[in-house]
Amino acid sequence: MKTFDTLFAELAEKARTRPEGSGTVAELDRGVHFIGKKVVEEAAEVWMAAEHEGDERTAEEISQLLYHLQVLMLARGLSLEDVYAHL
Ligand SMILES: N=c1c2ncn([C@@H]3O[C@H](COP(=O)(O)OP(=O)(O)OP(=O)(O)O)[C@@H](O)[C@H]3O)c2ncn1[C@@H]1O[C@H](COP(=O)(O)O)[C@@H](O)[C@H]1O
Repeated sequence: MKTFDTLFAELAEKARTRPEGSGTVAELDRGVHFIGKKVVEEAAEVWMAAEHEGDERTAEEISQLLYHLQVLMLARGLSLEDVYAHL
């Protein structure tokens, strides 16, 4: 099963090797401003799902928020350790 750490390693590898057709590479190319807006959009979807929808939908939206947070970390050059230091 994929975890936060294994997904981050996968995305970091995509950022490094830039494979054709990667949505992550496309987002990184659009930059921090675009990715930041995706984070806010996904956070709002998490809120709406948690308040009005079921557990499955809420979990799915949370996974999308985590993904976009990781893309933002990569866009800013932040590592997992940089973030974990604040937990
Ligand atoms: N986990 C994710 C992931 N979560 C979310 N997303 C992207 O974020 C979008 C969700 O944002 P939107 O809300 O705009 O999409 P939507 O179609 O409206 O979806 P809903 O919110 O309505 O469900 C998806 O369409 C994907 O483009 C993801 N894109 C990729 N991954 C994983 O990241 C890895 C690398 O992916 P690539 O870079 O594309 O190879 C792979 O393991 C992927 O499974």
